[in-house]
Amino acid sequence: MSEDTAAGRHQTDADTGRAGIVLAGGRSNRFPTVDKALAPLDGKPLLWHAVDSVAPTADELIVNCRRDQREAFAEVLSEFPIRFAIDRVPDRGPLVGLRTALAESTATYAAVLPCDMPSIPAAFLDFLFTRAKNRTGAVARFEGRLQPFPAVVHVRAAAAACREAEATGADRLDAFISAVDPHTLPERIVRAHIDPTAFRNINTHDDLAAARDS
Ligand SMILES: Nc1nc2c(ncn2[C@@H]2O[C@H](COP(=O)(O)OP(=O)(O)OP(=O)(O)O)[C@@H](O)[C@H]2O)c(=O)[nH]1
Ligand SMILES: [Mg+2]
Repeated sequence: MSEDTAAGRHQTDADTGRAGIVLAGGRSNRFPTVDKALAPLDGKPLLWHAVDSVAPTADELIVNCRRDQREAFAEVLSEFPIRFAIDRVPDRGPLVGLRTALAESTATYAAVLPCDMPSIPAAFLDFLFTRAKNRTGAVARFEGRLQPFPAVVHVRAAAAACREAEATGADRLDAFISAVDPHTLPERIVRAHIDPTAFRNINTHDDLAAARDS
């Protein structure tokens, strides 16, 4: 199910075969009283930062969320040519949200990031796209483990991996990554290309305060 919105200054004209998918359909339970996607950092909502990271390197921008979030998100993202992939049934988890977004994509590869990673440089996503070429995807190893986000995935391979992972009872994001079987960037390469704070993930008000202070 897709809903188009107006495009703005980030209208792209090249067909890169690349999509940017931002997952934002969560309930922010660890971030009480507001939707963390709309919480401001440096004057812009976290969701805006995530979309801004991927906009320079993709020509199709998809935000996955619940129907009740759409209006507020469209407002803060009005400068981007966003397509919304709305959850048919809310609260089924990020993997179901991802599958909904992938189904909307006409690209070959997609960069996937959550709304709460505001500090990923566009150049790093570009690097992941480059490494994913001719493979099913590329992810980074950081702090000793494979990071599910940001990931660049082959859209069709990832849709199949979502279905496979949804059928498992284990941690479904980890099951998804192993089903995609992406290229893994070794930690030393990741650290050479990106500041460690870029991987920060805002789950709580304290996390946001720390990001504001740095
Ligand atoms: N579509 C969809 N996206 C989700 C769902 N749960 C989490 N997400 C998204 O997945 C990403 C990672 O999830 P979390 O960091 O746990 O975010 P969250 O679930 O909103 O926050 P908590 O309630 O504190 O766990 C975020 O971008 C969320 O918006 C869901 O049920 N549906
Ligand atoms: Mg959650």
